[in-house]
Amino acid sequence: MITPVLVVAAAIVDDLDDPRELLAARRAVPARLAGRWEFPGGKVDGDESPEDALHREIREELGVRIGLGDEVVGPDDGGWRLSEDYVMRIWLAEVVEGTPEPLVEHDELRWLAPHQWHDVPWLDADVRIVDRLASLSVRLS
Ligand SMILES: Nc1nc2c([nH]c(=O)n2[C@H]2C[C@H](O)[C@@H](COP(=O)(O)OP(=O)(O)OP(=O)(O)O)O2)c(=O)[nH]1
Repeated sequence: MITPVLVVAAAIVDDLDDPRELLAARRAVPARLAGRWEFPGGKVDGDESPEDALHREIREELGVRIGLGDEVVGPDDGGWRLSEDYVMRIWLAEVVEGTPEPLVEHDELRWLAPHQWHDVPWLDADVRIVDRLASLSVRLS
């Protein structure tokens, strides 16, 4: 079996202590993913730790610095299987410096208000992660 490539992503909320709004990013590329919404992030390079890769990806994609909260542990050996080729690890996060902008592979960002976290067409594999986040946020609030 081929080992899936590790993708890391951030579930950026307005406030880690009281998460209400969730940042979603709309993909502009590639064409088969364009128009669908996702968590900002990307692939881990060979020599990086997952956390370093996540800080790099968020700086490149959104132009901000983030602070990480807890990892949102998934059902697939702790991660979230996206497809045959990819598995994703995702952390809660908040912006600590800058204002997020869609700089590279996104064409729109949206802060989703409470109860609207499902209101954009997420990439298929992300829907169950949004479900998990919504249930966590209900428990936290
Ligand atoms: N970043 C990210 N990728 C996701 C999510 N959900 C999901 O299925 N994917 C898929 C889309 C891609 O096929 C794959 C790899 O992510 P990516 O294209 O963002 O990785 P990257 O930025 O390093 O890409 P590149 O520089 O090599 O073009 O993971 C998600 O929420 N965030």
